[in-house]
Amino acid sequence: MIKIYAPASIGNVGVGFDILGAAIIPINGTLLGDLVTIKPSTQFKLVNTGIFSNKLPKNTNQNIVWKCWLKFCQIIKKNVPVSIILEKNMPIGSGLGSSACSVVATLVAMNEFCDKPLNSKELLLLMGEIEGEISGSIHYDNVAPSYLGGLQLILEDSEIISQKIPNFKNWFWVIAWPGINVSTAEARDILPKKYKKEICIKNNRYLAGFIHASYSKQPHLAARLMQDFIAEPYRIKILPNFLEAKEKIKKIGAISCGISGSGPALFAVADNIHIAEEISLWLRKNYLQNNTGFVHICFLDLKGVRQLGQNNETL
Ligand SMILES: Nc1ncnc2c1ncn2[C@@H]1O[C@H](COP(=O)(O)OP(=O)(O)OP(=O)(O)O)[C@@H](O)[C@H]1O
Ligand SMILES: N[C@@H](CCO)C(=O)O
Repeated sequence: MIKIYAPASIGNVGVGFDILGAAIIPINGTLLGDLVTIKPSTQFKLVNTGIFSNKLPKNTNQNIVWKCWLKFCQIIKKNVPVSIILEKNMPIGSGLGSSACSVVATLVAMNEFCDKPLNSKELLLLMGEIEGEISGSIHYDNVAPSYLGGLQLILEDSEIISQKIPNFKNWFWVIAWPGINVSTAEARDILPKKYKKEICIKNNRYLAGFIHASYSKQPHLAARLMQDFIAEPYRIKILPNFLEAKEKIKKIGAISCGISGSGPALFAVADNIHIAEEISLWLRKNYLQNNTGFVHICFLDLKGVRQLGQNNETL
């Protein structure tokens, strides 16, 4: 039996649309992500469990887990009959990389189960391809951090797809999912096809500055540069409470705040736990729209995907 956990992630950390993504884990150690368990079987079987399993497509052939299994078998040119349990803990269309969690956990579990026929680059390419089929275009900023951990800079170079960049150890990442869903494909569709030269230059300057500040250990500069000129100005119309919440969170003391992925989740960064707790409390009272919504104070999850034992301890 192989049991794999893939963590939730924030795609775009304010700055770095489709280029920066961060894996996260609640500071209390709760697992925030999907779990996939694979056992040998005589034919393919998929059982969905977990709090958000009722939101998955009813038809197995529409579950990403099935698509991952099929593609994996096609690539290794072998039919591998398995029984899969998907523990769907991440809400779909949340902005926290829910599909990426399922994709990463399934492909890593299949690869382990088959004694690693694919190397990490081949796996990551496949993860990006499957994410692209769901959201309309390939973007690695959820699958790469969920797979590799930490804050990932997507390079898509001929040799290297993504690399980890340094993070600030005293940063608390508060995430809030209001309990409603936004389709990633739709939130990508509303973005302009073309941007003005000045916006491209500004975006490049902020992204380059953020990477520089991360390497030269300047947290306040890094936080000031976490600004999104590509997606946020267009997505706020589908996230009516976001700007008001951002203003309030900044007043409480967040050093940065933005839309997580394509929303509706948001993230805020605080450099001390007391401010993080105050932000978390405010979000719980004011940003959640129903009792399925949640708020977590997180660290970056530096490990990424991992194998778990029977009792969910990391192996
Ligand atoms: N195992 C799965 N996990 C998540 N989505 C799935 C899964 N299987 C099928 N789907 C479908 O894939 C689509 C994913 O939509 P979308 O890209 O908006 O969600 P997401 O990746 O969960 O979003 P986000 O990155 O914002 O968390 C939905 O139509 C959903 O029903
Ligand atoms: N970079 C992607 C992340 C989606 O979760 C977007 O913002 O559309």
